[in-house]
Amino acid sequence: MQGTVMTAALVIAAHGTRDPAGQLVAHALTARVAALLPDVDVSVGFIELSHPTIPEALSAALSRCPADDKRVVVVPLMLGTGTHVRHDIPDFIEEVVAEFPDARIDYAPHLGPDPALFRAVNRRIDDAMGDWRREDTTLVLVGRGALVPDANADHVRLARMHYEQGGWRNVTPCFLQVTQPHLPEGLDRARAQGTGQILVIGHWLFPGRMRTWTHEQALAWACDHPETAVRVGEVIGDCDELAGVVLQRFRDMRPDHRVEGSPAYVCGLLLQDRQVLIVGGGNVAQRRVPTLLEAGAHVRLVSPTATPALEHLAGTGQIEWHRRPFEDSDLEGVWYVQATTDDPRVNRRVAHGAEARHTFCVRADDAWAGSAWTPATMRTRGATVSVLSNKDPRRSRALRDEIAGLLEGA
Ligand SMILES: C[C@@]1(CC(=O)O)c2cc3[nH]c(cc4nc(cc5[nH]c(cc(n2)[C@H]1CCC(=O)O)[C@@](C)(CC(=O)O)[C@@H]5CCC(=O)O)C(CC(=O)O)=C4CCC(=O)O)c(CCC(=O)O)c3CC(=O)O
Ligand SMILES: NC(=O)C1=CN([C@@H]2O[C@H](COP(=O)(O)OP(=O)(O)OC[C@H]3O[C@@H](n4cnc5c(N)ncnc54)[C@H](O)[C@@H]3O)[C@@H](O)[C@H]2O)C=CC1
Repeated sequence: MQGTVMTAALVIAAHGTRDPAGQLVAHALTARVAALLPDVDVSVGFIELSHPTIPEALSAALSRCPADDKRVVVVPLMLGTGTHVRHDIPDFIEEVVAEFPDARIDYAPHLGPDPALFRAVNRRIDDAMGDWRREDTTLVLVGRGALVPDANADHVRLARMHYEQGGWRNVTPCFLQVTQPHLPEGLDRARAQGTGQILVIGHWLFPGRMRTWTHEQALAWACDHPETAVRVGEVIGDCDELAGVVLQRFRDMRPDHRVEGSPAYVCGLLLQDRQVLIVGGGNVAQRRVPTLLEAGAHVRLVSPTATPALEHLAGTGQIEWHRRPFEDSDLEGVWYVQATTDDPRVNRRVAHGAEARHTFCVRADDAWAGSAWTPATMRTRGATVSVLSNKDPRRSRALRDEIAGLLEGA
């Protein structure tokens, strides 16, 4: 594909494993995705334990792009939103941005939860069930366990979705590491619920240590509890469903639309009493907050510093100010976000977290990397006039002023 890449390249960011079977499956999955995207340069990089590393894969992909059009979309091959998704991969991206300052690297949301992955796990479950009936069986769903509470809560929610939709006698979530209950305790709980049949399924993408530990711990427990029948399911692995979700995450970043762009769709957000997040308390935020307050929004500002005008709004209780750097959890419960820091790395993280939550986000420093734009606005004669041009704010402002003049003269 050298020199002929017409669109953004795709780098799949996988975990990596010492297990050769796991590495083979990651490469097989990459090949399956590549077959679905014949015109795209598709490659894989690993966070740890395998090569190439993510920075190596990104640098190689960018080197293959045309000199004047270096674009890559990174899709994290991660089921949950632990520290790999929130910190490690963004850090790797920043490393490479420093090396290729003219490149554009978009970072797609993680994989799960996605109905296609839910179907894939259900197929693995059916394979392991054999002649068992779900109404006689308790499903023990094993996750890794993360330092990020949201990620663990997502696993418990997933278990509940299996219960609601799966026809199981019961479903028990548990974890291998970091948080409770661990797998043996999950199995104890399943037994205490009076079932003689337990199906253990690890929520893993590939063979590796997690899969091995799940099998070992489940079988050890089964040996100690011969009165209970235990079966253990397989990993999601290289399959069409997983490749389809990776493809979807890539396409959702609309990598081909980023150059020309399509017009923004204009709508009026009714923000009365809804939470709006502003990250960065500088001049841009200061210009935008008053309009949001006029619309009745609850404005939460997260920023180590703020302009005197914003500080005044916080001091008088008109906005809520958290005087610290941005954290991913600031996005919880938010309808609309403005990333207005002077640090592109922070703005990228804000936009990535918002994208994963399907929350519209303005990126003040990089029009196409966000999902919304701020128009030039005025209110006159009981109406709001807003002007958006194709990423040309000075033209929008000039047109707005021209329209204002016409309306005032009318
Ligand atoms: C895409 C968008 C996304 C968004 O932020 O919402 C965006 C993006 C960017 N603006 C940049 C620069 C400036 N923008 C302004 C002013 C305004 N910017 C506004 C909207 C938008 N700006 C959205 C597009 C809307 C559209 O196209 O119609 C207005 C209309 C609304 C408002 O802000 O309220 C407001 C005028 C309203 C008024 O005056 O009333 C000024 C002038 C100034 O600050 O005085 C400068 C300095 C210019 C200079 O001097 O060169 C940069 C480069 C940053 C960098 O260099 O890093 C980017 C990033 C990029 O283009 O990728
Ligand atoms: N879209 C637009 O209309 C315009 C966009 N810009 C772009 O927007 C960026 C911001 O512009 P200004 O407001 O003038 O910058 P500024 O320098 O006045 O303010 C930046 C703010 O971000 C905060 N910040 C830094 N790191 C943070 C973190 N980790 N978490 C939370 N907050 C953090 C700072 O404390 C500061 O309050 C510029 O770097 C420029 O790229 C600039 C002018 C207009």
